[in-house]
Amino acid sequence: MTSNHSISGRANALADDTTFDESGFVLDDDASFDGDQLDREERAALRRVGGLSTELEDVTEVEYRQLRLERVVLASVWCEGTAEDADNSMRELAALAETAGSEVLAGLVQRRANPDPATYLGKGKAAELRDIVIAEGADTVVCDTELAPSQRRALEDVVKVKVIDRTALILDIFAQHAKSREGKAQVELAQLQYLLPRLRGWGESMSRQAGGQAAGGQGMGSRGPGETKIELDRRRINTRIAKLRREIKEMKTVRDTKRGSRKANAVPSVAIAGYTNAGKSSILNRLTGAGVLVENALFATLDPTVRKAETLDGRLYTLADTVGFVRALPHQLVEAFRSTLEEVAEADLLLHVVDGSHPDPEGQISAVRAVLADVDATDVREVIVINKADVADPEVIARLQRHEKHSIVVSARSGEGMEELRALIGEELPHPDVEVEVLVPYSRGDLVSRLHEQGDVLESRHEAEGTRVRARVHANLAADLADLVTTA
Ligand SMILES: Nc1nc2c(ncn2[C@@H]2O[C@H](COP(=O)(O)OP(=O)(O)OP(=O)(O)O)[C@@H](O)[C@H]2O)c(=O)[nH]1
Ligand SMILES: [Mg+2]
Repeated sequence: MTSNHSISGRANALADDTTFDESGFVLDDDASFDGDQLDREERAALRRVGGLSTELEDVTEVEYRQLRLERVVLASVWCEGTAEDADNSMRELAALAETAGSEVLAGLVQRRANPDPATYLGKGKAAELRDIVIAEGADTVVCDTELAPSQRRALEDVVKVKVIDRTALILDIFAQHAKSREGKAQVELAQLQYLLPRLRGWGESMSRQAGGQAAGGQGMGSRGPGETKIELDRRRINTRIAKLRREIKEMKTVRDTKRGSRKANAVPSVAIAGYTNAGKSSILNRLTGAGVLVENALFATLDPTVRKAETLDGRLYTLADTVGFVRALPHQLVEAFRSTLEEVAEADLLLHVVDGSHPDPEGQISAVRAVLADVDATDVREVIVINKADVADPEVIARLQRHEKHSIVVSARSGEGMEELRALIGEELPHPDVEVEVLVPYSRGDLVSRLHEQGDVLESRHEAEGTRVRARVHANLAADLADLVTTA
């Protein structure tokens, strides 16, 4: 049984509306409440690169990162789940495509038990897709899956324009957004890992043509003068992969050292994680006043940002923003970003942000938990932060609260619930547990500050010789104060 429905007309999938209809959406531009809009323009400038790659090209032949999409038609095979799931998935793909800088012209969904092993869509549907591509004047087809190299090529032969898959699309967004040296290295590693098996597919057909074992890439005889271009490429890529791995490892060591010193000072850490576009950076900005890029785009944040913040009672903690998660995050990316994601595992508290106004918030929560499990970050104390309460359906919020007992409802936009969130963070973070009473001479104002930042000050009094403070502190600070202790 084959049924389908197509989505046509301009879709602005990143708008707040929750239906994917034909009228086209208006982008919500009113995002200026969520802190300073850093480098938004700069990034917008990246969005559309005109005149590039309108002709059919083999992605293995071009510098991968130059891949820029323009006028795209989406294609998806819907195998399981409800029509709503299929719609959500299509809407997400459209949002991803728009984030990558392309214009989504139409979408085609085919209901089918399994994707066609040869061309992903069935033969007839693929031909129909070709007609849509011509009618819309599209230059790229994006498939909602990770295609086998042969599928991609076969489908390209039918539709006669470039075909890319969801994985390549996400990799492209990451490549556009990576800023730090570490982020760039991680993305490049993921891209090369994606590329490698795709080179092989091509290499195999080449060697069959050559008809000789020498070109097949196996055995000693295949190296040296008889080496094909593909093998050279593969070897170059492997060398590069090894180098990137080493670099990423070194950068992780630097980060570990920094984190180590925060740990030694017993500065508690909070990690913010969640589905992409859930509002993680907006919440970080609300909590710290830091100007972290907030954008109605997927994967706005790629580089981990660690900020200082204070609990209501003045204790210092660190707050880390993380890269957004997405359903079926390409495994190459999970691998490459493992070292960054592991920071979540080290945190004292995880704020798991979910967009309460999303059509499938439960799906977002489980997608995020799947990635967290993948990087062994499931032991951290987790609070579900249901965000966007200003626009979410109250019934959906109530439903989420019923299922997620340890949750809190906020709106980074209106500020609703943010005081409660601050209070909750204060409660959830480990409390210092050594009670001390010290007399700090006036010359040691630094110690008084440390007491306030790191400890729970219970009482503080100015006396002739100095400030008398009674406080609960962690063991390290207690040791530093040992000489000043009057009563324990
Ligand atoms: N209506 C509403 N919109 C919000 C709220 N919080 C964030 N947004 C919007 O949601 C979009 C995404 O916000 P970000 O803070 O960039 O989300 P993020 O989770 O950091 O996204 P990535 O870094 O891309 O994974 C922006 O357009 C925000 O203005 C909220 O409470 N209500
Ligand atoms: Mg962000």
